[in-house]
Amino acid sequence: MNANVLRIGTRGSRLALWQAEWVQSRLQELYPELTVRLVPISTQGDRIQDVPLARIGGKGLFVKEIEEALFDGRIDLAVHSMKDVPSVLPTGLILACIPQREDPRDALISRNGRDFSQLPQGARIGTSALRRQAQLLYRRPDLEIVPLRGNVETRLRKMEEEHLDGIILAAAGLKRLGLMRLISACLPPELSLPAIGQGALGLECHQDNGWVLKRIAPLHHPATALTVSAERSFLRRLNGGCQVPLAAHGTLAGQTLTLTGLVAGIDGRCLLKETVAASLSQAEELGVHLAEKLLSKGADRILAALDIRPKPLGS
Ligand SMILES: NCc1[nH]cc(CCC(=O)O)c1CC(=O)O
Repeated sequence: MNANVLRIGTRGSRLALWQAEWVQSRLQELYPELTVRLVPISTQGDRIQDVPLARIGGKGLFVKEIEEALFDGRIDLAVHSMKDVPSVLPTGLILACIPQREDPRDALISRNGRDFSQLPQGARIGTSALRRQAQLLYRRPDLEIVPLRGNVETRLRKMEEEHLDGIILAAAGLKRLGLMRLISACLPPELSLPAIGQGALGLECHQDNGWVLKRIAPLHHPATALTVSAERSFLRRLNGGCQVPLAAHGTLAGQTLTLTGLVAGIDGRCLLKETVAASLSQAEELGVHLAEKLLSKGADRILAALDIRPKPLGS
């Protein structure tokens, strides 16, 4: 490691590079004497583009190879989209910094700029996220959900090639890529509750790398970190991943943290949603409380049907 060079590991997609470049620019502004380099790293999630993630399974499809580069010293810092980071990190690594969140909502890009309510009967909507699929079908069981993988540009191209009526992507990704003009409607959380950590970035490094920890500290946004912590605690308690339609989103008002969570069947026929609130200092406990509230109301049966076993505390 060179004391004046900081190497950032990132996926190679345009969105991931934009995110890493944003961190690079902030660090160069803060430390003009520092050289910050980007190290693009291919991940399994990037390489396997033709299969829905739920079928590939496994955790950390978009982070594993980048964490390996942290362990073997090829990089000093990893920049991730928080929604792609599993709820449990490898021992020795920490999410040391979570910058301010971008718009967490899902966005609809539709033919003729139609809003969700204006989608025609039987409209064909592209997404591979089971969370999005379940919530759309819950509201509109007539829709045909078409699996759609790949980076943002690929999904936009497939919308035309496959003559889809619309596609669903994260508003954050579209905003960062300067594609807001394509958005037909941002979906309210009541209609499409965001993915855990959606819109937030996570900066991961060795827990004992004081040199990096000190430099990235000014980028940390405590309010975002609190909401993401509660959302991830919910995910961890349910032992969820991309194979199950889970969603959660936290918001802050004054000293109160409010967390809404959802567990649904893939076809959207059953969907459980609850909202809980607590003081800011209870973020982790709030996520567990919400998960257990949903389990007690039947989420355990939904998860069992998907062969997901929630993790009791301390396990
Ligand atoms: N692997 C997909 C992914 N991971 C993060 C984002 C959006 C950016 C974010 O949530 O910060 C996306 C694209 C999407 O969901 O449309």
